[in-house]
Amino acid sequence: MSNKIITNFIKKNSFFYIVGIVLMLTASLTQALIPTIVGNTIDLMQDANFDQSLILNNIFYIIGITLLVFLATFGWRNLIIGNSRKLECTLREHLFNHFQKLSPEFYNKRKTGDLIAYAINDINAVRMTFGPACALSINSFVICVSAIYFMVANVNLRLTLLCLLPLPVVVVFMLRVGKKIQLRFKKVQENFASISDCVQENIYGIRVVKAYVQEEKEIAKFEKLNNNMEESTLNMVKTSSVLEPVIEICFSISFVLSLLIGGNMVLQNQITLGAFVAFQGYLTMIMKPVLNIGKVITHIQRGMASLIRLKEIFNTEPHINENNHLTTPPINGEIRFENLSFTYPSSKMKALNNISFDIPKGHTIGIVGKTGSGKTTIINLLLKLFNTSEGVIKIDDRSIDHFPLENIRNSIGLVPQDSFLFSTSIKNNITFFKDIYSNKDIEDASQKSYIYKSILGFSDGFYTKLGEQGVNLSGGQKQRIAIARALIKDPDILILDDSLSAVDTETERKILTSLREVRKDKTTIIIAHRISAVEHANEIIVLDEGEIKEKGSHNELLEKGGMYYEMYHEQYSKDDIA
Ligand SMILES: Nc1ncnc2c1ncn2[C@@H]1O[C@H](COP(=O)(O)OP(=O)(O)OP(=O)(O)O)[C@@H](O)[C@H]1O
Repeated sequence: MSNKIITNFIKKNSFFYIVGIVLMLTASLTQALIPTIVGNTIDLMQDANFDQSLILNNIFYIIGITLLVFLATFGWRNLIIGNSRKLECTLREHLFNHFQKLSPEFYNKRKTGDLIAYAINDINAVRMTFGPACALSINSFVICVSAIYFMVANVNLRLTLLCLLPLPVVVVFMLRVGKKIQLRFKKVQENFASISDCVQENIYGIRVVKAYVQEEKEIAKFEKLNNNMEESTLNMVKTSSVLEPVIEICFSISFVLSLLIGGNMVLQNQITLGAFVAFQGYLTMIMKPVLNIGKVITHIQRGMASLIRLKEIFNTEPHINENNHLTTPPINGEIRFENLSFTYPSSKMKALNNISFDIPKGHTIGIVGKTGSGKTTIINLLLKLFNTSEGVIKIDDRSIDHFPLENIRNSIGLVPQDSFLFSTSIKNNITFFKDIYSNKDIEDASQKSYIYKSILGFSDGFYTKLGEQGVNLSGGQKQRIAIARALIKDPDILILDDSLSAVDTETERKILTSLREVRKDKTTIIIAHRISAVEHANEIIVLDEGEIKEKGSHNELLEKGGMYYEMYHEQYSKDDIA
């Protein structure tokens, strides 16, 4: 997948790449003419009566070539390096889209820091490979080939061969070191992921850390991770920094050889002084690209390590059966669970066992039960966050597997247990960044969820910015903003997953009364621990260890004297009941 994205990008931008490469070749080839011109000038000047106009011509050539090299280099750098930046954005966009499709199971197994490392470091390493590293390698190759050509054609074959003798040693050495760099870079990336994970968790959970006086322990944990990072980075630097000195030593040998052999050849009149100087120029010219090969290999090895990591992520399937080619009529909101059993992929225990119930359109259903009894799992399956294998869930008498995923999720308004809020304005949190809602819609939704007055009390009203995770709001205010976000959608199916737990009973009563009014003809599912949140529902389901233990209206269940009755008694004092 990542390879496909890269090849498609290169194909799409092939024109810019071709022009870039042509400009790069122009710059490298013309640059290679300079030592020959300098050598020629020196030879001309050796004649006591040298022709000044010829020298002047050579100077103009050098100025012209320098200008051409400047323009061509400016052009190719903009095209090739510029394109690598675009490739970086394209890859990151695809990765983000892919992240959006992956199942909750994927996120349960991965750490946030690791995912951030993919999105930042790995994509950057791939950019460096397909931008600067590729450009440098083509550039270096052309400069080396043209310089060697001029050394052989204009100076001397034997001198060239003898002076370049150390080069194969450099190449073999670099290839060996490159492999090591790739392995060590992988380790650096893994350590980076652990560090960002630790930082992220600490910032996110700073209140818990402080409340449990765990600062020292967390600092010690971070220090350990930081030391690991330092060690792996130093290991990588040690390996990569051995490259340049080795190349420099090899070139020093080449220079010594060229001075000894070339100088001797000048004395014996086998080559001119100008040719000797040009030869030194070419040797120096080759040195930079060969030094660059070290950098190129480092970048390519890092890029390959990152590509392998990215490939693994891109190859992770969303694991949800999608039927997005299907078209469906608008959803009415009638729901049916038929003999549904479910076990989470990472678990051996059944989370739900043989669940069957109906919710006619326009009804409100309450789901109660002890913690871990399977309430949220019912919602996860209705939202198709997981595939089901035993039993069916139907919406409007049609299996949810026969609906496009988008269709199902668009018709559901979910207020999740954690009422997640984004660090943006209250308005954006209610509209979820959609500009289809008018100010009146936003005000209506917040009035229905009884948060309107609180919002007006904030310094900037609906434009008040929330800190990360909405830390400047109380738990109950967060829940009510999350309810407003679901209500503004006016969904066919509204789900409140323990979304009133942090509001006082009086506000809970007001919100529920308002919901009964606005959700008259629509389906609503209320999951709660407090009986007061579900007592007015048309039907209440009592779950225990993944099974439906009781079903019925509030009064029917009280009459039964079972689990619901016990819960009711636990929650209300005897005096209240009387
Ligand atoms: N992603 C998961 N992977 C594996 N097991 C899970 C996963 N999510 C929930 N479970 C397990 O499934 C069972 C039902 O969990 P569920 O979240 O549906 O309970 P719940 O009734 O909503 O609990 P609570 O009232 O505490 O929110 C629990 O035993 C839980 O440990």
